[in-house]
Amino acid sequence: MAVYTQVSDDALAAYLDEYDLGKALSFKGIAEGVENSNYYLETTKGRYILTLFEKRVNADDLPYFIGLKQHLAAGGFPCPEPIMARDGKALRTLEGRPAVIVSFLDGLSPRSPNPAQCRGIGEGLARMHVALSDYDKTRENSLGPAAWPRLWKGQSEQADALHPGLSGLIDEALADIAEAKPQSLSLPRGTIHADLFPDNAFFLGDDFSGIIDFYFACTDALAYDLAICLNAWAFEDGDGRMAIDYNFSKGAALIAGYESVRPLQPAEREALPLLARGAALRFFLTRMVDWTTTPEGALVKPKNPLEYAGRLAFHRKVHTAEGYGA
Ligand SMILES: Nc1ncnc2c1ncn2[C@@H]1O[C@H](COP(=O)(O)OP(=O)(O)O)[C@@H](O)[C@H]1O
Ligand SMILES: N[C@@H](CCOP(=O)(O)O)C(=O)O
Repeated sequence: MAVYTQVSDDALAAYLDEYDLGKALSFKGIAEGVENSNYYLETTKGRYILTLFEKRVNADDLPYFIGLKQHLAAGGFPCPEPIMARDGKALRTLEGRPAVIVSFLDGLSPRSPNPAQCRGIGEGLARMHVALSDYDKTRENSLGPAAWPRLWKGQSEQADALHPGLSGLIDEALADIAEAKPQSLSLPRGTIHADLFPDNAFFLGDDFSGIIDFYFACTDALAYDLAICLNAWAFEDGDGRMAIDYNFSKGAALIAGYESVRPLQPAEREALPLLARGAALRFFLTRMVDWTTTPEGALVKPKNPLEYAGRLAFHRKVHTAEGYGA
């Protein structure tokens, strides 16, 4: 349940007084999500999402995230559009937290995406990259390779307890990536979503209808975003185990969808296996940290890291983009 901060009726009424959104008709906490408190808000003017930013989002980054959504929405890309209050500001304070109201997006997040939806997200991702090519704000990827050794520190024992021998796989993968230095490859860079998992994408049937949750967005290699999507969309659900079931049709559809809008350059194709390893490692590590630090009985259940260790093991055997169906 991702409602960490409660909003009183009086605080909501005072907050809405700053906007031209009419009167509240409905206001409900949203169970999905991990990072922030989200509320569904319906007013006499329409449907919205009210987000209160919690501790893991750095308040200094909020203008970057809000500007990014404004840029996308102004270009007609389907994403939540920040709503400005009467003073022209979208970012305000509610119950002592930074808060924003954004437009409501229609659609459902697929639990187990099919190849048509994988193609749709590939196209959507490339459209997003193109739409953000002239977004002029930048943000460093705070969860890039430089952060991984710090995330891994002190986790070996717990990793081996989850799966015997796991720490060896992670040590080797970290060493390989440090040697390959993905950051120094000259790949096209731009604004990436960096967390485009199925729960952050909406579809109406098989038709892509939009992207949400830009709070990991940053400036990085565009192909790294595609590598993240391959990890998140093209493997069968591991059910918390280290199972490795790469679905070639889904991966091929995702890449084909991406390339129908923005063809990959030869250097990006060549780097895809390395980027896919990095992406698997990044999500394994953050899940591992959450797994070992989240107290029992906490509001949000941590996600199992093992699935991403399985994906990492798969990527270590893939050496060409063709191996993913490209
Ligand atoms: N603009 C939106 N339109 C419709 N639903 C939304 C919107 N933003 C968020 N949601 C709903 O809120 C849930 C949590 O949002 P999300 O941004 O993923 O939270 P968190 O950043 O805390 O992980 C989503 O799964 C979705 O159900
Ligand atoms: N996608 C990440 C966790 C971040 O959660 P989100 O709800 O903010 O997308 C993972 O699966 O590890």
